[in-house]
Amino acid sequence: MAAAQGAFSLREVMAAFQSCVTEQREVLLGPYLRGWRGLVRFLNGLGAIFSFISKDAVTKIQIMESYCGGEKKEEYRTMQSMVRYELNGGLVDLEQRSAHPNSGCRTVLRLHRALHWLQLFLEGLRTAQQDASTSTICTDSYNASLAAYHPWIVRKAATLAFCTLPSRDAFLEVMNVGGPEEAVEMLGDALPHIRDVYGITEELYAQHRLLDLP
Ligand SMILES: CCCCCCCC/C=C\CCCCCCCC(=O)N[C@@H](COP(=O)(O)O)[C@H](O)/C=C/CCCCCCCCCCCCC
Repeated sequence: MAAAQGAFSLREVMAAFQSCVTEQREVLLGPYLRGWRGLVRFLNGLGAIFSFISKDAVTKIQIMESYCGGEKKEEYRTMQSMVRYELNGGLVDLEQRSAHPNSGCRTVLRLHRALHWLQLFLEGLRTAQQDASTSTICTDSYNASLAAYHPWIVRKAATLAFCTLPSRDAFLEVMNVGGPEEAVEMLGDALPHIRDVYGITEELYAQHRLLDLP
């Protein structure tokens, strides 16, 4: 059943990530960005303290949506075509941000790093004890992934915001897929798709030496 309008449903977000990967193992940008849109909707429901995070995510999603709906939209159908097009056209700043500060490659890289956080966080949530602290799971996942790319002030603000997260059970409830047990089962089904999208993107970026774009 579709979620009520505006409400978050983990099922819909995960379906978006699931439909990202083509038979040729390419990653479709349309569903990838839809997945991110859904996650941001969820984040907005967690309170104003998270708005600095959702604003940054929305800015990046919008940059990508404008490429995907723009005159070169065919080149932005998949991550693979985007990388090919931007690298062949010299449209990526490789050393420092200058002529192409918002290239698709650079913008997706930021979302890709955040997807690693999401993967670790959802794995943590799924496997933790019932009385585990969501805040601790979130902080640990952040420290093992995104934190390495953020300055001290962002790390501090993010860690403070994590302290306001509800208990694990309450968090699983707001995922809107039924009770905590169903949410855990759903996470078990969904995580392989997130891992797959993450793995394909990581390999693509590594192949083209794009993992450290400024
Ligand atoms: C399935 C249900 C449960 C999970 C729901 C999670 C919802 C999460 C939604 C969105 C995640 C936010 C994605 C943030 C992207 C951050 C990209 C980034 O690293 N940006 C920094 C670098 O950008 P440039 O300056 O190089 O352009 C930027 O400096 C960051 C600014 C904001 C702080 C980002 C903190 C990220 C923390 C991610 C954890 C989100 C916490 C969610 C709590 C459940």
